[in-house]
Amino acid sequence: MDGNKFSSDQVIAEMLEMGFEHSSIVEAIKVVGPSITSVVDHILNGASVGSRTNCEASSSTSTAINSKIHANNGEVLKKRTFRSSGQVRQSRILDHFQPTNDKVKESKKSHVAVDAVRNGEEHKEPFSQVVVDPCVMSGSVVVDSEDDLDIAYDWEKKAHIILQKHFGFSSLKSFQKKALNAWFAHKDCLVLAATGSGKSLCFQLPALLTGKVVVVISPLISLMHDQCLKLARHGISACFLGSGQPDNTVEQKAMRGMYSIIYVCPETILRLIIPLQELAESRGIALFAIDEVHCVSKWGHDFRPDYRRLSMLREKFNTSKLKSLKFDIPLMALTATATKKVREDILKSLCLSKDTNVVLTSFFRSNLRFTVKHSRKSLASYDKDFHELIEIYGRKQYTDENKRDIMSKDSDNVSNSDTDGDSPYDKDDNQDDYADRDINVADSGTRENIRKGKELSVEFLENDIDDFQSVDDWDVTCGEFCAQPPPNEWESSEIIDPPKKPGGRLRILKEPVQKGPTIIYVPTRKETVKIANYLCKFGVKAAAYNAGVVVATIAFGMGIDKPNVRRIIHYGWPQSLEAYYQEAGRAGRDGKLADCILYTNLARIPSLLPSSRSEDQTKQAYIMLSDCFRYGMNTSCCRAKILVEYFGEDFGCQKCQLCDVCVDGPPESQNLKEEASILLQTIAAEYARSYSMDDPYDDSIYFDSENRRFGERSSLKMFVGKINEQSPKFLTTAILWWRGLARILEVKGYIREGDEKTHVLIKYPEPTKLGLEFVKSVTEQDFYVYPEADMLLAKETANKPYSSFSEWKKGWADPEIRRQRLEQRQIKKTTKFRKPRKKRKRNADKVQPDLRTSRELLEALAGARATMNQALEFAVDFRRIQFQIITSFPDEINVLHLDNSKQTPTNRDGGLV
Ligand SMILES: Nc1ncnc2c1ncn2[C@@H]1O[C@H](COP(=O)(O)OP(=O)(O)OP(=O)(O)O)[C@@H](O)[C@H]1O
Ligand SMILES: [Mg+2]
Repeated sequence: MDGNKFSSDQVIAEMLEMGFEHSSIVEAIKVVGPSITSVVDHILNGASVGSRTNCEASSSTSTAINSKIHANNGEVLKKRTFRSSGQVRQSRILDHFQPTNDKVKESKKSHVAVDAVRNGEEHKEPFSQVVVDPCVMSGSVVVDSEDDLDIAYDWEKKAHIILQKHFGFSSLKSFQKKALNAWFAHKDCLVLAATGSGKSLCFQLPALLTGKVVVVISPLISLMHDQCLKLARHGISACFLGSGQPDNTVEQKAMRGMYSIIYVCPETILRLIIPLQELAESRGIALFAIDEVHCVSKWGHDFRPDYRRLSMLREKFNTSKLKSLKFDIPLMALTATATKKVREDILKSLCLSKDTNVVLTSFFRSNLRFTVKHSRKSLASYDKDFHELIEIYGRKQYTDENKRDIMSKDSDNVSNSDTDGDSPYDKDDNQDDYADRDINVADSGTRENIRKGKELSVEFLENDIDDFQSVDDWDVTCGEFCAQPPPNEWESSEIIDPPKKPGGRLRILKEPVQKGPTIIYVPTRKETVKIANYLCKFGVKAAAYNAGVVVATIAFGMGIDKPNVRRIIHYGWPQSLEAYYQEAGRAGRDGKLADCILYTNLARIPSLLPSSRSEDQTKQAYIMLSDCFRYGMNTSCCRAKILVEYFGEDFGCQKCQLCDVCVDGPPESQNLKEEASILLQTIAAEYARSYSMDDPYDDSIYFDSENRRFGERSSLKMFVGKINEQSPKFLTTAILWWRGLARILEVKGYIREGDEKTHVLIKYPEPTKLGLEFVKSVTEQDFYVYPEADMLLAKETANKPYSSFSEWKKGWADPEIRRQRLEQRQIKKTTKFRKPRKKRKRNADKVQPDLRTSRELLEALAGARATMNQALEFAVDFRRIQFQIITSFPDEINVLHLDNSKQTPTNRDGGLV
């Protein structure tokens, strides 16, 4: 909008807002009329300027003005204009911090950095005189002269003033000081600090300290939007660029230096190298900040290939490329989630200089309470899992009566859509974690849910993975973020201090968190709608971003700084601990207690979300998933300790005193000498057999990889099958339990994966030297361990009448259990009217009923989409195959037929199974 269209009053209001003095504006209007452009021009070039603050102004209503208004307490503004070419030699960072002069000190009056940019034609180079606050701040800066010492001293003073004025903070955190010191010394810097610790300030302050532009590379539009909005509220002009930017004038304005901070996605910055070089030589670029820099690394989570190309920044913005520079423009890379390997990769991939400062702080978040809970993750388990949320957020009219009503309708829906009547197994157990999540649209209630869901977020309904590789994922409508005067009063947040001594935290161990927003992370967009609909039914405002509960995919969250999120719920396995900690880091940023709960099916091995990965990346992805799986299975170690040590921090013998493990304590340790020994012996014997060894404990052969006979590996499942055959004692011990034991043996170094492929869980165990030594000496020593979550679950469900598919499956091995079950089934069949059961398409249609030989059965299994490996595993003997068919493919019971009189399953030809 052109300034000429304003009335005098509007121009006065607008310019007061921009920081000009009333008298100067009125005077200028008298001369040039009510046009913002002309008035600013007149004041800056022809008349005295006064301003009340160091407010940075940017106005969408003024086409060519985004000036930093410079205060000199009524004194005439000292201006430095550009050379006519529009090019000046870029100043050093130190040039912005003139040594404190006594006169200024005495006057104790405010003199703030000045620069004004008009249309890119003229540029007022920053000028600063900083008022010295008598209080001395600590902190050391690398300086090379006495003058510089003063200057170093001054930057902290100035930072202090800006910090209070714009952000309302009383001091810089020590890691922020270190990062700023590095920048101040023109050094590259890698900042590794916990989520919510305040990394953004490290790159925002340089813009305010120098009056130059800071360019921030950020991976998500939602994040850029969030930060720009915040900066505008703090009185700092900022914009974001990229395909999500709806206003196509913003990019041009940004390249002319009209915003102090430019957020840009990596894809866009690579396109803007030349205009940015021009900007570096005109207004100046103080810093390139690469936020969420873990995206650079293939070994981290959220890898973004274009982040790797950011090495170009070092190449294009150095003194040899840009002659006006005295120093290379410093790079500052920041993240909260980088392992050692990722850090090394970042340093290398971005070509950060050799003397890069690495600023590392603790990853520990003392107010986050981590918990892992078992959930079947089916519609039927929502009630249990979301009970607390519904209690807190549900509307009052949802009385218990209503609730029961809804639940019974829901359970009808569930039984109609999710399970097969009274089938003893839960379909959920037979699904792939991420693949099979369809809502049965035939059911009217569910159809209604879907309809509502579409209203909520029609575009998110595809059942694909929201991997936010595209910057178009977010519809952000606000393009320009104009500086607004910082608020006068700042809410003081109650920060919980890290525990000085463990007892100090006992108070909050079991305390419920306060009411506040909740984010539920699920893997697919479709699930977001499904859960949001479920919660809405109970009067919980869910789904919309301003609602109490947000159900989101992982695209929501990285870096988002919402202070009062009280609960982060992960509903399903995260893909890595990095991702988990990053997402959990959205909670409790105000320092108050917050819950981070992971609900997941502990009986299931997580799978990787589909994504294009190289072989190496797939391997790495499995390693990360496996670490995450182990975090969930852990029952004895403080969860915060596992998380921070994952990032290479030594937590010593500290404990968070908040997580479920610290609060509930570990389970009773058990002497699993016998079980460990039998498993190891079975594995060792099998290996001896496959290597045709006389002595299974002759370990020389095991470690000769040349001699390894591929293709003859036995899986853990097969070993457990063998144990079941040999020791009836273990017949009722589920594979789930043995999986847990195998994991413990692997951690202890007794077994290792024999497959070249990486698996989440050891799949083809091989004994190690240590394992063989253990078997030899097991009679003498005990083997006390804490059973892990899956082992506890297996034991817990062992006493229940086949509550899960795996339990049901397990029970069939026992002739007595089998007899009882068949009897029960027969009674049910005769006493209860049942709707005809829908055949599950998956396998049933493909298996012929009259198969008799193992060969045919194998083919049928392969045809029935069982993998060939599965089929081969079953091929131990015919009897076993048939048994496996019953247990693994329950709907294929028609392969067999039942001899009712004997209550024993038989082959069609009457032979006993
Ligand atoms: N010096 C400070 N004193 C007090 N509070 C601060 C200070 N610096 C930053 N903060 C506060 O810390 C909060 C988190 O800041 P920020 O978003 O920069 O975190 P972050 O480290 O980038 O987190 P993430 O890794 O999740 O992106 C902000 O709300 C900010 O107000
Ligand atoms: Mg951040």
